[in-house]
Amino acid sequence: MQDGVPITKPGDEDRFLRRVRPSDWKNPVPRNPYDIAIVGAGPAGLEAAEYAARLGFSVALIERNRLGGNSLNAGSVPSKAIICTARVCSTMRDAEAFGAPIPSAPSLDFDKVMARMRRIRTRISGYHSVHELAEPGVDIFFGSARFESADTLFVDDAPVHFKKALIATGARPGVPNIPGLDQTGYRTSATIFEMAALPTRLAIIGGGPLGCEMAQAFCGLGSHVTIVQNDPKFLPREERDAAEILSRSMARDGVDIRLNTTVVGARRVNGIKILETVNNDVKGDIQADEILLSIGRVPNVEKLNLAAAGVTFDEDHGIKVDDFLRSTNPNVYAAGDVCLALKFTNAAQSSARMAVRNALMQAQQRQSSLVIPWCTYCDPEIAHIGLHVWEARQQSIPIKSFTVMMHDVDRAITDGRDTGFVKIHISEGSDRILGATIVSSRASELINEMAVIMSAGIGMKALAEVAHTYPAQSEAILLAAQAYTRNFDEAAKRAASGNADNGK
Ligand SMILES: Cc1cc2nc3c(=O)[nH]c(=O)nc-3n(C[C@H](O)[C@H](O)[C@H](O)COP(=O)(O)OP(=O)(O)OC[C@H]3O[C@@H](n4cnc5c(N)ncnc54)[C@H](O)[C@@H]3O)c2cc1C
Ligand SMILES: NC(=O)c1ccc[n+]([C@@H]2O[C@H](COP(=O)([O-])OP(=O)(O)OC[C@H]3O[C@@H](n4cnc5c(N)ncnc54)[C@H](O)[C@@H]3O)[C@@H](O)[C@H]2O)c1
Repeated sequence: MQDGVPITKPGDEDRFLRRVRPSDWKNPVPRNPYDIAIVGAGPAGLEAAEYAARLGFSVALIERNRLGGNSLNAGSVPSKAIICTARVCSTMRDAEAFGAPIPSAPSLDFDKVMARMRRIRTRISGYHSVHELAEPGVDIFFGSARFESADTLFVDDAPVHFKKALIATGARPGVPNIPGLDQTGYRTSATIFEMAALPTRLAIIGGGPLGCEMAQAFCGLGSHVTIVQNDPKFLPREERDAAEILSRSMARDGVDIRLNTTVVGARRVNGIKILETVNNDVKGDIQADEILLSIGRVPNVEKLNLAAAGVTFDEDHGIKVDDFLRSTNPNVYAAGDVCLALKFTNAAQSSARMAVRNALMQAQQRQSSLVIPWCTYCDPEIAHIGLHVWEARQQSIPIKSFTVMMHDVDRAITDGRDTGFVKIHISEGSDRILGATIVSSRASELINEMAVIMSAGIGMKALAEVAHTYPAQSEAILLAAQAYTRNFDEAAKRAASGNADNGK
């Protein structure tokens, strides 16, 4: 096991493993020195390798486990496949409200749910397989990489010399120091997708994106879920009203919510796992068959012998990089979870392309210029891009928000999916968009409209004139822009009538 992911699996996963870690793989003889050596083949490493190779550079890609990294093997892909099944279950349960009652309560075949998830993983693995990478000429080395010097890595015993290197070793689940947890046993994102049976009772520690997504998904599949969060609200990175909608939605689904609660111990009694909790000095117990830890991720930096390359790092925050993604060794760059605060697949990919351009093409692109949208795939989905109100205040940027409630959007009403809002933040005194939060079904898609708008520098006035399909959830974005123009027109009218009054 590496990064908590088993390396082999019998039978039906053969095709998957042939793509992401063939058992008979022989590492190539190194074509030293490489223009770029990339450590880690998750979204960041794969993106960098394919991009650099297609530009004509010689590339060595080193992976100690499977191609695809966390995202494909134990992250975005398996979690979204499970969430999709949970939504089907929830839709069936709600069917009566749509005038289509189903004859009996839906049943669940957990083996088939997991088999579907594995089939999806196999299908998606085809896009970044060893064969796909061979086509543009990437040399793939399977094995653990460690630095020997400022321009040399070792993969097991083979030296790989490089002109530039990119560290893209990602992160792994953090494990808190809770007395007794080792004895009860627990799962993390690395092992939850290997479960053989649906747990009757699932206790989740941590209410960030991972904890919230899994709480609602397993509740939808039929587990009794309790979620413990040591903060007064879920998703601390999101705006309060967004997190509150999520709390209400999880409570309605039947998730047992323990906010502001700390797990102080764990024990096992008659095979049952028990979490000992404290909330405002009141002690409590939570009984479970499985425990999921989702308290954040820690960067993979420790086995790389970074000191030999002159690369400075921090065990909590990862590789220290400047705004150009360059480490303290000017020939070594980093991208993705190993160095970024925003730990998302799209951030890993965008930072990797930027690092390649900076390292190999003398570009001077700044990571602070990246505009990364993200989404937590709960029901409703919670998506964000750009500045939050509190960040604008911290930076002394005057900000004004325009909000449209989804219950005022026709498509949300017809679909019975009218919980949530679209909130667009603009720079006060102009129509420049600084950020947006969207809480709705398919917010993950709506936020991408905001990403295009912000990247193209389109302001609220122009946006208000863009025809959208009717009816559509994205009409909420149009309505927010039209609210801005109404506001603007009224202010102009008031100013004009003030001038006229003054002229009397
Ligand atoms: C359950 C879950 C769900 C998620 N869902 C989403 C989502 O919906 N959307 C989203 O945008 N993000 C999501 N994420 C986050 C996303 O998975 C990560 O941000 C992304 O995988 C980071 O990519 P990366 O390439 O930086 O690192 P990783 O994917 O972690 O890849 C790093 C690779 O480096 C390898 N490696 C490490 N050390 C060495 C070494 N010494 N030598 C060789 N190889 C090494 C590892 O084996 C690994 O393959 C989710 C995460 C989790 C846990
Ligand atoms: N949809 C997505 O994009 C998605 C989904 C899942 C995970 N991820 C990524 O994976 C990473 C890991 O996700 P995560 O949710 O584990 O991490 P996180 O750091 O985002 O959230 C962890 C949560 O756990 C809480 N917490 C920490 N210690 C605790 C303790 N001892 N007891 C109770 N609560 C505790 C924190 O308050 C926080 O809310 C994140 O960086 C996230 O970006 C992304």
